[in-house]
Amino acid sequence: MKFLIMNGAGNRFGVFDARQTPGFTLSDAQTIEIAKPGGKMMGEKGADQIVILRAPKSPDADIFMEIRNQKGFEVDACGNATRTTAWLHMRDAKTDTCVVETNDGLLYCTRAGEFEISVDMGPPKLDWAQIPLEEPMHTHHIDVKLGPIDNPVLSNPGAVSMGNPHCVFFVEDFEQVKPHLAGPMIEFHPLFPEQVNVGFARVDADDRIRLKVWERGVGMTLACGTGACAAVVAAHRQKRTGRDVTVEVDGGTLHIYWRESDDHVIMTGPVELESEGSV
Ligand SMILES: N[C@@H](CCC[C@H](N)C(=O)O)C(=O)O
Repeated sequence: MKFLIMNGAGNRFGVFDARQTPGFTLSDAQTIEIAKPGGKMMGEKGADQIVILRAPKSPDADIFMEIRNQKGFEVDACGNATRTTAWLHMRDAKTDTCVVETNDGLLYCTRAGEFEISVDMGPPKLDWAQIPLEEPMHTHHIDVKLGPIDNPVLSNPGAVSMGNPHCVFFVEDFEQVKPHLAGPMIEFHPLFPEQVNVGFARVDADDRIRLKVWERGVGMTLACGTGACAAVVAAHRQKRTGRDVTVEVDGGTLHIYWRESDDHVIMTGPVELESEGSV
């Protein structure tokens, strides 16, 4: 089977191309072993997610993408892996468009450059039950307290689902907040029954955000595509930015546009193929 290492703005993936091998599956334990930093397959950096490419179930899709976090469990969305998957299909099929199927539905992708892909991520889900949250509340500003730790610089985050749950804090200074310490406390906060990806966004201008994300089931990553979409949606809802925003992450730059006409979020960003071989 083909095995590739790819990344989207530094968000790193081990990719099994199982389109010709429909019986191929990975258990949580096998995924952890493959993805762990320092392991045999992914080397020192490890993989943030393991992606299994399959033949699509929908007649309208070109390819199905199964996504597993570094900690083993399966999830329904990954923005950066959608771009890498679409790029691979476009390269192999020699096209400039691709429909990627995930557990959450179909994602329409177009080529924006040689190593640049745009994905229509669809509309954000903003109802408390869709995120999901444990109890009814408005998701513009949610009330999440860090238990015994009272950190006044962490308040009024927005909650957004982009097919996966996100909680986005707006901060002025990453040093003060320490995302790697605050992230895990919020990931497992009882307000989020399915846990949550935690974004820390510094708004630098109406069209510019600097973002760090503690990913559910991983930890700090160099980029999170759905996290960037969620940050722009949350920022615009709190009147902090416009709808068309450049999001700088540790591994690169993503461009996010929350289109008013149909409520869809369009994400554009880079793709890198690090290696391609077989296992
Ligand atoms: N890296 C991703 C998100 C991957 C899944 C996430 N950790 C979750 O548990 O929902 C992205 O680029 O969106």
